[in-house]
Amino acid sequence: MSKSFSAADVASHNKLENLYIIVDEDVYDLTTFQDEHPGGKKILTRVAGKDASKQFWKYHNDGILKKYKARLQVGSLDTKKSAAPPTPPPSPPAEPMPGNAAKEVVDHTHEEALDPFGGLIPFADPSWYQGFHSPYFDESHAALREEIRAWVSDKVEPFVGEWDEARKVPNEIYKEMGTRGYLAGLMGMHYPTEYTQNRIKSVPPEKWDLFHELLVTDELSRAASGGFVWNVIGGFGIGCPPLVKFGKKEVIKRVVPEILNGDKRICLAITEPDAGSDVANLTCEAKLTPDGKHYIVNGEKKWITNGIWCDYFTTAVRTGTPESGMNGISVLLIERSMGGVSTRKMDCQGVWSSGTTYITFEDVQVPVENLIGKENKGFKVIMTNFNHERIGIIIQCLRFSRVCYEECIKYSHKRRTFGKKLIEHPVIRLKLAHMARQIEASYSWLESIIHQVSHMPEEMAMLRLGGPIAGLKAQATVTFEFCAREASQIFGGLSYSRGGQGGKVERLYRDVRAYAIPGGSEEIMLDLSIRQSLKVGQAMGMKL
Ligand code: HEM
Repeated sequence: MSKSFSAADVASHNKLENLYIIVDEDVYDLTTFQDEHPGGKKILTRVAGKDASKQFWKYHNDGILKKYKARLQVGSLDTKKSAAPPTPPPSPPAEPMPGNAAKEVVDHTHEEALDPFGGLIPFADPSWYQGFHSPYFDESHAALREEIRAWVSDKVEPFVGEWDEARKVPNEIYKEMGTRGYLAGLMGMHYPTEYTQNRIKSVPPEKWDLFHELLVTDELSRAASGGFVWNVIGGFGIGCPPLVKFGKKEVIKRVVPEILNGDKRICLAITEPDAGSDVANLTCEAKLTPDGKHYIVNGEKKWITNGIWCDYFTTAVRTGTPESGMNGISVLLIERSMGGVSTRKMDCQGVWSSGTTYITFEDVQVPVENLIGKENKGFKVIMTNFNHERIGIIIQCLRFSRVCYEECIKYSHKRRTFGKKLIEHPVIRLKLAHMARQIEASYSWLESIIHQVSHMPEEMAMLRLGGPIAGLKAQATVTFEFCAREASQIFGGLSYSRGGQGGKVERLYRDVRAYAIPGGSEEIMLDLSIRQSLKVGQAMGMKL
């Protein structure tokens, strides 16, 4: 790999049976690869022995090099300087603003903005990545951002397309989510050192906050695959918190360490063939045995993320009469090893690698110790969980929207139509501007909500923030749908076929509905945002 070549050396490898090319001063041996090259063999022979950087970047994005480098790179040109990472410009200290506003700024922001980070494309990352001041993020967040970005760029992003097609993410990746300590950091609470020895490299547990949690989900979502994100956090992030918050201590101690380690998997099973957002109407029943020691569970669950791979199911069941509505619902931890649990993979429009599942429970005998919360009081457990779930969905949608936007910015700087680069066409800039304004406004609302959640007791957050979070969930899914659509228009045919330069946009477009429907559909979210907020307003003495 570290071999040094002169341009003349490379030029001598210009035959079918000995074919080298140069891309960005690195030398690649394509002799055996040419037959499998999706763009064809002929096109490679035309650049054999030559610098093909320009042609390469015309047809591919940088994920391709990350994926094939280890296999195809044989060295670099002798003229190549060792690549030192570009030094970002130092950020100036905060200048106090004139007038009254100055006090506000100094009181609520850090003295200095954090160093710029990432590609520095305006709006492609949150503003604090570009050296803007923020009251929410400090050096510990910057360190975490760097840690996850490096992992996702090297080990995840280049492969998500394959995983999507295979409808599966390798087990090692999930295991790493555990050993890197990320799973333990995703429960909407303090870092649970009592249940795991795993630690996140860049942030000590005592510093962990909800903005760190936001960053884990946000940076994972840069891989541009809802299927991937749901595979690694979709079941866990909503299935585990209710158990840890409301389960019996002995059960938690027995099952949670293995889950946080990435050895066992857990999901949330609420939705049924006939009850989606209308949780109060679910019918999967749990009947207490005469000796009061077990529940016998019978019923079906549908669209359950990760179900096919799970050992544990945090399951909403009806313990009351069919008429009892939301007052007859309980939550049980059902274990696959108890028997009577069947899971079948469902074929869906999007999030292919997430393992969407149909579950059947047949006479499953569940010990009463596995009750999560109190009998017939499961509705509260479920409701408490919803805010956390919806915030996760919002973070993912906004990052996916940014990915669509970022891909468009990059592509429109290289693609030419009618004698101009796309970015030189006002109609394209208009599309980009409409994407950016929605992303930025939504993200600022998200930051403000997370700040509120961090400062409120959980029950108060459930009541006071339920409305705004529901509104922002709808805002985020509408923004995502808009950005995916506009990105697809900009990429044209490239986002209609799978893979290649428009691959991220095509995949994300397919994932849009998986965000707009579950976790509360857009319609239900918008209605709730007003109903719930008015209730809070009333309680606070709203004057009409
Ligand atoms: C390290 C060398 C190369 C590798 C690993 C590589 C790999 C690939 C892959 C995986 C694809 C499928 C689409 C995608 O995933 O982006 C592709 C498509 C393509 N490649 Fe390459 N390629 C290389 C060099 C080149 C060069 C030098 C040229 C041009 C001279 C070229 C021209 C094309 C074309 C025209 C397509 C089809 C694009 C489309 O469908 O729109 N490739 N290549």
